[in-house]
Amino acid sequence: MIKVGLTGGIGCGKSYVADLLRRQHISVYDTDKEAKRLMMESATIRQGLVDRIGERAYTPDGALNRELIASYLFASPLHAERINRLVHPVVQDDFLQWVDKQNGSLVVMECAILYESGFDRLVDEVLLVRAPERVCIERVMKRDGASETQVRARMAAQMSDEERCKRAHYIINNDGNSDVEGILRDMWMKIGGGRLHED
Ligand SMILES: CC(C)(COP(=O)(O)OP(=O)(O)OC[C@H]1O[C@@H](n2cnc3c(N)ncnc32)[C@H](O)[C@@H]1O)[C@@H](O)C(=O)NCCC(=O)NCCS
Ligand SMILES: Nc1ncnc2c1ncn2[C@@H]1O[C@H](COP(=O)(O)OP(=O)(O)OP(=O)(O)O)[C@@H](O)[C@H]1O
Repeated sequence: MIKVGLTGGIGCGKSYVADLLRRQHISVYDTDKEAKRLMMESATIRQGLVDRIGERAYTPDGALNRELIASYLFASPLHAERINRLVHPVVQDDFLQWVDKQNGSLVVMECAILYESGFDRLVDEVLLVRAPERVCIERVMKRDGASETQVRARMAAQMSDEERCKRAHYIINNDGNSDVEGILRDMWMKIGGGRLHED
C-alpha cells in the first residue's frame, strides 16, 4: 500500500484537494480532525493540556476550548512545541492503526505540518499544494472569519513554502486559476502507477 502525504501551508487548499481525492474513492486521514478527536478522547493529552494551559483548555461541557488552545499554541514556538510534543505521538499511533484497517492500494495523510511533525517519515511520497500567500490568507479569513494577524500567527508556526518545495515529490498549484482536477488525475496515475483505477 502506498502512503501519500498531502501537505501545504494554511489555506493552500489541502482539504479542497482531499475532497477531490475522496470523490475518487481514495481514503484520506484528516490530521486536523483526528487530532482534535484525540485531544478529546486521550486521557494523557487531556491531562497534559490541563497541566500546560489550565482547566479552561476544556469548556464546562467537556469540549475542546479551541480558541484558548490556539491563542496559547500560536503565541510562541515554545508553546507550539509543548502542545505538538503532547499530541503528535498519539496522532502518529492513531494514523498507523487507521492504515492497517484500509484496503486500497493507496491512502493519503492530509497534514499541514507534515514535515514539522516528522509525519513525513510515515509516508512514501509527498504531494505539496501551493497557493500565493495573499490568496491563502484571504481564503482563511473568509473560511474561518479569522483576522489577518491570526492567520499570520499560524503561518509563523509552519515551514516556508520554499522549504516544503525542496522536500516534496509532487507539487500542485492551487492559485484558483489552474485545472487542479486535471493535474491531480495525471499526477495520481504517476503516484499510483495506474493501480488506483483498478480498485
Ligand atoms: C489549535 C487548534 C485547537 C485550533 O483548532 P481549529 O479548529 O481552529 O483549527 P484546525 O485544527 O482545523 O487547524 C487549521 C489549520 O491550523 C494550522 N495548525 C493547526 N495546528 C497547528 C500546529 N500545531 N502547528 C502549525 N499549524 C497548525 C494548520 O494549517 C491547520 O490546517 C487545533 O488546530 C489544535 O489543537 N492543534 C494542535 C494539534 C495539531 O498539531 N494539529 C494539527 C496536525 S496533528
Ligand atoms: N481551487 C479553489 N477554488 C475555490 N476555492 C478554493 C480552492 N481551493 C481552496 N478553496 C477554498 O479556500 C478555503 C481554504 O481551503 P482549504 O480549507 O482546502 O485549505 P487547507 O489547506 O485545508 O487549510 P488548513 O491548513 O487551514 O486546513 C476553503 O474555503 C476552500 O473551499
